[in-house]
Amino acid sequence: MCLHRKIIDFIVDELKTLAENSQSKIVRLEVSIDHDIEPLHWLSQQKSIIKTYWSDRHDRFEMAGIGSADLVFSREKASSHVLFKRLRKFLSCKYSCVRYYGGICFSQNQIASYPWQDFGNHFFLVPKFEVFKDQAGTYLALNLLLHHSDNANKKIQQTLQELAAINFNLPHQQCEKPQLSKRVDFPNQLQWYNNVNKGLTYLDQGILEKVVLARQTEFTIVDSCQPEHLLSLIQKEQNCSFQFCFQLDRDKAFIGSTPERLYWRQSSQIQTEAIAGTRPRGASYQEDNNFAKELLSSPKEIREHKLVLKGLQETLSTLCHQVNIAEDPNLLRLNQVQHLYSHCSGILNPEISDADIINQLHPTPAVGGYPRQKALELIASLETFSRGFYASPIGWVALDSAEFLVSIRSGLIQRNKLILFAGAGIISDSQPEAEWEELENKIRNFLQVVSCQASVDII
Ligand SMILES: C=C(O[C@H]1C=CC=C(C(=O)O)[C@@H]1O)C(=O)O
Ligand SMILES: [Mg+2]
Repeated sequence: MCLHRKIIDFIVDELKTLAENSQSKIVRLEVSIDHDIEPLHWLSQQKSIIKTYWSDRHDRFEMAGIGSADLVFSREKASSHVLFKRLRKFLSCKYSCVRYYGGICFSQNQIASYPWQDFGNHFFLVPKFEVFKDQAGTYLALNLLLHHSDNANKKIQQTLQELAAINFNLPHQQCEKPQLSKRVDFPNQLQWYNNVNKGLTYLDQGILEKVVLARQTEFTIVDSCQPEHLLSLIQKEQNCSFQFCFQLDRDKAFIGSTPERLYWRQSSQIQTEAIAGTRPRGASYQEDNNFAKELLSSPKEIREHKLVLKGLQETLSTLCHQVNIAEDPNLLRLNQVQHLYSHCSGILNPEISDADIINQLHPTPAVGGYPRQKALELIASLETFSRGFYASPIGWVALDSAEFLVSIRSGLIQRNKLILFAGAGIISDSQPEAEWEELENKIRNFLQVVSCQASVDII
């Protein structure tokens, strides 16, 4: 049966069942398509203003979406319970593959300011069309929010028009590196030293055990840079990471390639992890192993990591009745850096919802600090830029499952600017110069795939 016929029959049938029980819901039609389509490449060839991309760390699935069947967006601070209730309002067992993708900004108490205004306080959407790839194959999926009052003919016409606008003609991908010039850091290197030293006085006084300070680095893009193109260059070099892209209007996209999962939940099972403690990758096998040995035995890095585990353990013990935490950290080797990694899992208490989990888990001491509230106060007083959606919970929500990652190793493309974010855990034996170097290593996943003439401005 041709795709048009399938869509017509599908809409007519679904509207008939809706009329019977008169509830609104999101319905989904999936059709198998050519296996060779690369979802990110397909996305780069679409004219749609709204674009969404998600690639799972373990290659379980990849999704490139255009448009929105339902968009939940607000500039106002919202209660997480209200938000998650709204996100599940139109989801149903019959279409359990429907997912909302989106995120909640780092700080609930800050009004979104430059450069984040267009992302609001939170945004979630179900893409209208998806190219979806999993172990079973590659599909084109259509998601529709149907109300019993919808006119079938109008819905069909609109959907077929949107389908006709999808471009399946995929030319060979260009592989030039985007070019960057002029670099400005907030804070610059000297201000960073001051911030770290200020943090160290709080640590010395025992007000804090750890604070994660961050930096925003703004580059000017020479010519232009397509978000999907930059992300695909990063993806080719990256292992063990989730890739995401959210574009809500034509000239702004938030992209990233992060190793860190905030949590994954299926019914009452939850998995989370601590990733903290960092060394670069070595140029040779020998140097790389020396860095790894150093990382695994450094008291400073182990303590930086253990404080994240301590925070997770405290939170999980209030959410779960059974908690498993890995004894000793493992090594997580990414392309540019290596980290200490510990896996945690648990069984959630009855009635614990995603809203409770996010409220209590975010921000972990891997991006906030310990104790949390004191660390957040210091961050707010020292950082002169808005974290926006950097280091925030970004993820997907389905009927009985959800997954959120921590959006580190990320950047915002806004017209001719590429704005990168990086942070580093500061504890009592941190050295400001070494922590600056760590920030440099963390943005290298972007910098290794662009050509960049800009030097660091110290003053
Ligand atoms: C805050 C970031 O990294 C966190 C995650 C892993 C290692 C970290 C560290 O060693 O400092 C940070 O806690 C970032 O990349 O922006
Ligand atoms: Mg560190």
